[in-house]
Amino acid sequence: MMGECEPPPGSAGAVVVRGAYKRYTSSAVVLNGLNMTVERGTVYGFLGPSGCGKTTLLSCIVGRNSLDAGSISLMVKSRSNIGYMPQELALSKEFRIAETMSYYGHLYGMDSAVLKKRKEELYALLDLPSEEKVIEKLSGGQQRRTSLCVALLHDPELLILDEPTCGVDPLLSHSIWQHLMALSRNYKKTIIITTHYIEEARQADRIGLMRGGEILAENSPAQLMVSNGCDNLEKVFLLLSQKQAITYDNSKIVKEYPKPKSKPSPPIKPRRTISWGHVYSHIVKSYYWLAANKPIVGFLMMLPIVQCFLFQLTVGRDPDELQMGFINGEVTNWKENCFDFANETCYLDYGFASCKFLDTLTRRNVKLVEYPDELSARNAVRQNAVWGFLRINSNYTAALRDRVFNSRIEVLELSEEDAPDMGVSDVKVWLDMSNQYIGYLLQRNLYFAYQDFYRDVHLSCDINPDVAKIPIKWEDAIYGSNSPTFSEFAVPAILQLFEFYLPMMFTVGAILMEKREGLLERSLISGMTLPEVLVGHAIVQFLVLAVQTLFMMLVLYVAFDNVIRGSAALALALLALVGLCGMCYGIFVSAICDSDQAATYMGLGSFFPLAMLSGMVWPFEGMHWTLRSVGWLLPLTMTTESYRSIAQRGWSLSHHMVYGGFISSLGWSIFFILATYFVIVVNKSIRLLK
Ligand SMILES: Nc1ncnc2c1ncn2[C@@H]1O[C@H](COP(=O)(O)OP(=O)(O)OP(=O)(O)O)[C@@H](O)[C@H]1O
Repeated sequence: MMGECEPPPGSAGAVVVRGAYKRYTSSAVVLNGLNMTVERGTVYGFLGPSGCGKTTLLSCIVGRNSLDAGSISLMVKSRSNIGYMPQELALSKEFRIAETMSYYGHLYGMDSAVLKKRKEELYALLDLPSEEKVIEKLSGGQQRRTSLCVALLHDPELLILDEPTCGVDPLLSHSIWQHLMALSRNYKKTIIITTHYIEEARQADRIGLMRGGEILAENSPAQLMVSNGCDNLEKVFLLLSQKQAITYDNSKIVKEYPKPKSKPSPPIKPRRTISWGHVYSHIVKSYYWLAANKPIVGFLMMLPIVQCFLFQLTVGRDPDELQMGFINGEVTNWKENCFDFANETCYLDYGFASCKFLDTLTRRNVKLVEYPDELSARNAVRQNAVWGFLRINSNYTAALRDRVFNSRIEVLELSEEDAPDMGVSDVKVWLDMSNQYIGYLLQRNLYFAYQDFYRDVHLSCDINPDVAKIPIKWEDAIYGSNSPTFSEFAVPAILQLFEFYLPMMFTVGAILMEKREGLLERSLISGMTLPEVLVGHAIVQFLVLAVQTLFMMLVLYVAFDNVIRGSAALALALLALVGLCGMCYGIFVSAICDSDQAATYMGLGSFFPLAMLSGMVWPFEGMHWTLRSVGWLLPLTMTTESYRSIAQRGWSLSHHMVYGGFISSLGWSIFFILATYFVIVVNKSIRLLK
């Protein structure tokens, strides 16, 4: 058996595999000391049952997987000299045939005239429909022929075709075989074909029969049949499989799995430099994808606009028209009986001061509803008709007069009967505090309305109104405005969230789609490197993000009156870094998740903890101290504070609060990239062919 694996004398091995071992787990050995020789300029039919390890071996040959022991030597020195057609389609289904050829043409660095000529030849050979057709709309056979066309496009030295004739019409299958044979005869191309149609492989120059991690036999079809006394290849395979089983049963020697000191070196040295042509081809591909998916592009652009509008219109605005009940013991039916004040009179001498107070309250955006007694007002609160109620005593104005004019200490020290009862001038309030924000807002409005009213009372009675004022003077705020809104606090946080999660979503979507459909593997085998894919993706991502950021800025800072007090360039630079960090997180998520579902769970699962622990929903200082001690480390905590410091305090990069955000974002980006590298190296998560 081994003798048949030696290269025939005088022949040059285009692919030579010796003593190849590979296993994924200690109990599942896939390649078990395999030897294979594919001569230059021949067609090699590679046959074996499903799951025997053909794909694993091919992945090691093209350098996307590594052997545990053994060696592989190749005649070709670069991946771009290999034409590879995987078992699955591994083409973007939403692309037209022309776009697919254009992408691979750019990837292979083909001149446009050469590409055009090559396309014409191959379209005719493979009987492809109009190149304007979208791949998704082609029949299964047409799709596979398009895939074969991609493998043949750049006229490579070595062709590796995984079931190229599967699902293809017999006539066409015959013509494909004829073409491949002609390629090997006339142009000395080396071709490895796996196929399930064993008899079809009769046309190959040599056949390798694989089973149990070994090549059972390797020879020309005719010699295999003669030497085994069979009239077809099916019988040869059956006979050799039976012989292998008997040999294993009789053999008492347990083969030890080799453990070499160092891993065998890959057959093709990985390229360390970045090819800008490859980066450009990735950008071209992304452009085609965006053009083919206009609704998704529209969604990506509209999402930040809609979200920012929704945020501005729904969050941070004070609730208005809040309903509040009241019982006025001084005067009932206030709408008709109040507001009888003549100008220049002291409110405490004529009319009812309570009316003036209620009037001031309505100007603070509180909608008043009158109730005859406490019980009915309380019932109204229970029925959620009002947010609370207040009660004014029957002789309120007189009591208030005493409070204003008779508050000297000697008056208060009078006997109980003679002393004015200050409590009568208290307005009593009962609130529904189940909604903290509305409860506090009503309290605030009541305080402010009362202050205004009390000052007016003093003014109307010729008393210096400053007496009625709380003697604290609020000077201009050092940073921010004197009456800040919640949205001023939340805008930096919202921007950070969008800038982080939009690229994350886009990146995860793009990479998982490539991974899932085998597109990434195909590009990598065609000569692209992961850094080139990432650089190309980063460029496209930044262009998309730049447009999204522009839209968000227009909504937040032009359509609504938020302000950036510091350097806008610095704020944008920080947002770009946050976008980079989101993209790196997306790359990490795509490396550890194989399905959209897992990635969605991870994205959603991280969104809420990140938003809460980063002090976006509530000030960081209000967090439990145990969480606060780690919360500042998270990717969006320092960047949010940094953005706030630039936008609202106008601080520059030299301030530690500002550069802290830049360092945090850069640090997290590096961390995500290193973690991705670790996952790829340890997990080998990006499989080669399927
Ligand atoms: N990345 C991986 N991790 C774990 N097991 C793997 C991995 N890749 C392949 N295997 C296992 O190794 C064995 C060989 O798989 P491989 O895909 O090489 O077979 P194959 O001969 O190409 O099959 P088919 O003809 O169906 O394509 C299978 O049992 C498969 O489950």
